[in-house]
Amino acid sequence: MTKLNQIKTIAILTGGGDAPGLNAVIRAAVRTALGRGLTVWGIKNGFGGMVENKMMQLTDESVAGILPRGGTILGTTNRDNPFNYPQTQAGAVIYTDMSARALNNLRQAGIEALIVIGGDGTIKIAGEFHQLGLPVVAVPKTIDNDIPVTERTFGFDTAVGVATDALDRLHTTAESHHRVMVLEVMGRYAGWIALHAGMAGGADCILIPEIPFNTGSVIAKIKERQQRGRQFSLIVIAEGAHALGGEISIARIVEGSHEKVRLGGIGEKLAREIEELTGMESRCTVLGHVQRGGTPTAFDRVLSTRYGVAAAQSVLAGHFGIMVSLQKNRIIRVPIADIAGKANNITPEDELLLAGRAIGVCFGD
Ligand SMILES: Nc1ncnc2c1ncn2[C@@H]1O[C@H](COP(=O)(O)OP(=O)(O)O)[C@@H](O)[C@H]1O
Ligand SMILES: O=P(O)(O)OC[C@H]1O[C@](O)(COP(=O)(O)O)[C@@H](O)[C@@H]1O
Ligand SMILES: [Mg+2]
Repeated sequence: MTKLNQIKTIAILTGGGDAPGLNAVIRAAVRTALGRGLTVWGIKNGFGGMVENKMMQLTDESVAGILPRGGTILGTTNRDNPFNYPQTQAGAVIYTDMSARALNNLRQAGIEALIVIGGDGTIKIAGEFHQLGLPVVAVPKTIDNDIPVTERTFGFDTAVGVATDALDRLHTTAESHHRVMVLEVMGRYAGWIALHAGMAGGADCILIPEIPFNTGSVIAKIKERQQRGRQFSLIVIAEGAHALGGEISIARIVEGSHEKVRLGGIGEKLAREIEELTGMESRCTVLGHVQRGGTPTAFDRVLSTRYGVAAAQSVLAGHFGIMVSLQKNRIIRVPIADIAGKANNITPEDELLLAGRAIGVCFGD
């Protein structure tokens, strides 16, 4: 952790996929910093804006009314990495290291420190800038909750709420039509959204990337319910889940993104298999970006506000190279270096997973 005092001008940047609560973090960080006499800039559209010198000054007025608003007033991207930045030359895209230009843009604007709000990819880039001498504070964002060394990322609670609402709605139509309904949720390679929404919505099967599933176990669960007179079943499946010995389902490849793979398609595949193997009508719903859009829950507004205040206070205290983190319901500072190379996945001992097993939820194993 670097310690630097007497910073007067800072900037805030949002990177990666958007998550409900981004604006609440921005508002809290800006208000805290302005209250202590700092000048605050917003960098537009993630690290792309740092390279292209796209900035706006953030004042009390710019953050008025944004607490409940989804998205980010600064814009974001899950593509541009300044250390491997895409540029079109003679019709071809080439990748170059534009980090020096990005740092120079901040220097020219008198920006002495940067608050970066993002997921694992964005925070990794923030750590690299810190290594180059830029004082950085990171805030853990993502609906996926897959960032290590924090118990919660903001945005997750809202995504779980949206998925739970979808499950409640699928329940009534499943029951009326005697169908098997499959709900595919986001989360990349972690099953947090699926596990929490599945438990909140009373799913019969919850399939997560951490437990490769046996289709036979899922079918057995559906049939066992049928025998008990339940002529419908609800299955939540994470986009990153896969069958035992099977492949992960890829929806598309996004060039220009370090994390090129976009997951999706496993829900539909499973629904078709269920129909074939049980003879029951089956439908798949892919929730997609609905999970990321719109207003944050009260929990996410509060968590985001706590993170934003803590990030600005870390700048004011001169603590850099850190991420603000929720541990035992307190916001603490952890070195960005502690996150590198780690993932945050559901373990076999996870309390909620075990609770699911205790009440008879099928996890596909
Ligand atoms: N492992 C990685 N190493 C370096 N850059 C990465 C890595 N993963 C993602 N990135 C880059 O970080 C940025 C944001 O990543 P992404 O995973 O989409 O969002 P998030 O910040 O939410 O994790 C993109 O520019 C992406 O290319
Ligand atoms: O918006 P895109 O490019 O389709 O990406 C979808 C991915 O982004 C997410 O919604 C959020 O991921 P990040 O927080 O890492 O950006 C994932 O759940 C999903 O797999
Ligand atoms: Mg990521």
